[in-house]
Amino acid sequence: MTDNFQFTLDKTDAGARLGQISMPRGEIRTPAFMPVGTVGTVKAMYLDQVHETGADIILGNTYHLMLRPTAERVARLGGLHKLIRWEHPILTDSGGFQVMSLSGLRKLDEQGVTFKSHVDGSLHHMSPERSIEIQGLLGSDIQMQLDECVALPAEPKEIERAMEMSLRWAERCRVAFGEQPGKAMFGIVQGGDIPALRIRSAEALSQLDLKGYAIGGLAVGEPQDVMLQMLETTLPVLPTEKPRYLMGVGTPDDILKSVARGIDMFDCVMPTRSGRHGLAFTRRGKVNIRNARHAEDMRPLDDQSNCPASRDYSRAYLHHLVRSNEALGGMLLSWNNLAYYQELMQGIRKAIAESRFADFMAETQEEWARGDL
Ligand SMILES: CCOC(=O)Nc1nc2cc3nc(NC)[nH]c3cc2c(=O)[nH]1
Repeated sequence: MTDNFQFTLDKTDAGARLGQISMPRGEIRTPAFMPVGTVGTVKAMYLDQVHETGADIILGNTYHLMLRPTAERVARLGGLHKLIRWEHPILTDSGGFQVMSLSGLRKLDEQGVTFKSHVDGSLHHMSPERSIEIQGLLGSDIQMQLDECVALPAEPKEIERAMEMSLRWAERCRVAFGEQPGKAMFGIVQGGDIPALRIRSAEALSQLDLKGYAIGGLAVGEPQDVMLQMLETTLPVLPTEKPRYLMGVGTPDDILKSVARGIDMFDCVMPTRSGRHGLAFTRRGKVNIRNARHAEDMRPLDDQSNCPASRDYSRAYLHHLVRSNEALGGMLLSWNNLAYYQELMQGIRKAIAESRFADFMAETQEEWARGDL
């Protein structure tokens, strides 16, 4: 435990990195997967279950929480950690990305983003300064700058404009954040699928000497190979002694390939959202439990797992629950999926520690391909 934010890089194995982030609320083992707790809950899960799967940190979403119950109310209630009963680190995003996708985006200019609430249609303005203020009111441990994320494909001029705006907003967020020893504010690299813009963004953000760097503007519709090329372009330009966070990523395959290129932190709704829709992630690949072939299969999803949802429940029962649209179906599959993602992260960390990450990656991908026996 330290009274400030401390990232330690313990080991590298080819491009993969093993480390940890020490914060007052706890340690974050990296490479780390951060379950998404949008409105102060990881959907369909109890947070002590989420912690038991191996999660050291979860995501909260500024955009959603500022609309309901509002940041001021969360502050009056003692902050997000106390309200949701999660005393470990929380990373809050600035909500920039959600604003683009969820609300009827009204206007974006130098001052910030003006948008209509998808909750009640009310009008809101979020400036870089207000975004940091909100994250402070929530009590967030790792705060994200306000940025502008452009969906791909996009015009180079558009990508450049958004990247440069995000840089100016990074400076304003840094000023607004000030010095908060036990907390961190991360910058967000933009630049779309244009290497020169990615490099310019990463170099400018590195000059700001921030505590960590997110790679934004990816997993927004581009093919995996473009995403990976942008990592290969961007990561060498970022300081090696600071954590790198790839936003919104991804599938287990995305995670392996991104770890191999030097990413330390991930977040994605994939395990929870697909769990609610009947899709199970396992060491042998994906299993669509809605499929009729599971109707009388009494095997569990994975008898080697230490997660009860994976080890103790039959596919037949999971199939019945999902087909019946019963809440327990989404609960058990979300639990299984988060447990599998954390088991994958644990396997990645162990492989890097033992200098056999390349073999681990190949073996894991083979096992997925072998399919569900
Ligand atoms: C987590 C930080 O969020 C932000 O404040 N801005 C931001 N969020 C993103 C979330 C994303 N999710 C995906 N794919 C599912 N891609 C994303 C990009 C961003 C981003 O550029 N910027």
